[in-house]
This record gives sequence, structure tokens and C-alpha cells, in this order.
Amino acid sequence: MKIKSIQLPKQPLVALNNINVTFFQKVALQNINLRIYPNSVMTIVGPNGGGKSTLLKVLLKLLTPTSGDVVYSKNLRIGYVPQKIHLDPSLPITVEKFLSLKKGITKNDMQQALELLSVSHLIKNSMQKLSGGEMQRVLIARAILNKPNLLVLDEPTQGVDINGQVELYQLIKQTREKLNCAILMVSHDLHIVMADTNEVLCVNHHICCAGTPEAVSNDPKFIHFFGDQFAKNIAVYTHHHNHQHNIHGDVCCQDDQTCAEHKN
Ligand SMILES: Nc1ncnc2c1ncn2[C@@H]1O[C@H](COP(=O)(O)OP(=O)(O)OP(=O)(O)O)[C@@H](O)[C@H]1O
Repeated sequence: MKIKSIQLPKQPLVALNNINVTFFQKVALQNINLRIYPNSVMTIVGPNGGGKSTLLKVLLKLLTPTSGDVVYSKNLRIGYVPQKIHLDPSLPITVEKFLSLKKGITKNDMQQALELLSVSHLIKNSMQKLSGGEMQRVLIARAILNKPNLLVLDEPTQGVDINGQVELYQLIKQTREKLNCAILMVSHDLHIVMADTNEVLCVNHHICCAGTPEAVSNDPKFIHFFGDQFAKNIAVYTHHHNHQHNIHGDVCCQDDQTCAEHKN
């Protein structure tokens, strides 16, 4: 007898079911449903005050939703990088001490995480004196100490200049590949992260639109929030053609030249 192998559907790491959050009769989130699958990369975009951080807080159990439920897979380990942390300037703390505040962490775990984020040289530095980019790297290093299978990042490039932003996203990508984890992040830098994003969720209290970066950036609701210039920039990132094709699909000339087939 021939036995057919069947592909079982992947179980989500986290499922949010019909989540509603109301603050003093003001709706922050309405009927949010989402699934995060192992190894996937999901980017949340949306206008200021649209509920993105609230959504993360519900997922991280930092906030109990007004209604709805969150289902976690048994083996879930979450690493979280907050938007920013508040450090008391009168209580200097080194990077080493800061990382060792996490329970059950060995020196080896710490070194591995710092190496992965290329900040081993900062181990004895004061947290209060780190630059914006260094701080974000140390926060990501802290978030991966427990080898998460889901890394959640809330606007990871806040306070980082444009060159640093590209580098930071590159490091996040390398971290994901090394840990084999899923990523859920809130980001305004869709044009940078879209190449590595599987699904974009545009949240303005409810899910306005969701799908691949290309599909979302062309969605009228997304264009309404971010303007068509942004969508056009994204189009350039995803599909920049500096050449033309002949009827067989072969490249036949550059944009600034005209070959026989494109003369008329
Ligand atoms: N603890 C709270 N109490 C009352 N209102 C709150 C609370 N937290 C958030 N809100 C409100 O809920 C709405 C959503 O806020 P949230 O911080 O989730 O938005 P956001 O999309 O993350 O915004 P931003 O892009 O500006 O960071 C806002 O109107 C905010 O003022």
C-alpha cells in the first residue's frame, strides 16, 4: 500500500482572536485577528495613535484586552525590544550589568548575543553614554538572550540616523537567520524592510489592509494614510527597471538607449 505524505498546516506561534481594546470609551483596537507563524516576518504600519503599540502590548500580555483572546503555542519564547527604555542618569549601569539583570543568563549567552549584534566591545561601557544606534543593538542583544522563537520590535530605529537604520535592519535580518525566529515589528521604514517582510499589516484601530508589501503599498487605504509619493518610492524599491525587454522577455536595451525593437 502506498502511503501519501500529507503536509500538516503550520501552527501559529501566537493567534489574536477578535481583540478589542477600549480606553475610557475610546476605541484603540477593534476586532483584530492575526496569526504569527514560525520564521515569518510581519511588519505593522499605521498612523500615529492608530493602536500599533497597544496591539504589541496585548500580544506581550502587558495589557488585558477589553474582549477577545490570545492563544500562545506551547513552545513560545518571546524576545521584546521596546521603543525606548528609561534609565536613571544618576545610577550609571554598564552594558554587562544591564544584560545580567535577566534571570538565568550565563556569560557565554551574553557574549554570543553581543557578538551577533557587533557590540562586544561595548560590554564595559555605561548604558547612559551609548549612542542611539548602540543602544538599539544592546536592547536587541538583551531581547535574544533567551533565544526567542519570536522577536517583537517596537520601532527599532528610533533615534538612529539613516545609515544606521539600514545597518540595524541588516543586523535584525542576520539575527533572525541565526536564531531561526519569527519577527513582528512596528516600523515606519517600510521602504527599507519590505524586501525582507512577508506580510504587512496596516493598523488604524482596525486592520485597514494586509498582505504582501507590494499589495499593501498599492492599497487605496494605505495610500490614504501615507500618500502616493510613499507608495511610488516603494514601487521603485521593488521594481526598478533600467532596461527594456523584447517580445521574448530578453533584455534588449537600457532606458537611455533605444534599440531597433523600441525605436517606434
Ligand atoms: N494607557 C492608556 N490609556 C489611555 N489611552 C491610551 C493608553 N494607551 C494608549 N492610549 C490611546 O490609544 C490610542 C492608540 O495608542 P498607541 O500608542 O497604541 O498608538 P500607536 O499606533 O502605537 O502610535 P504611535 O505611532 O504614535 O506610537 C491612542 O489614542 C492613545 O492615546
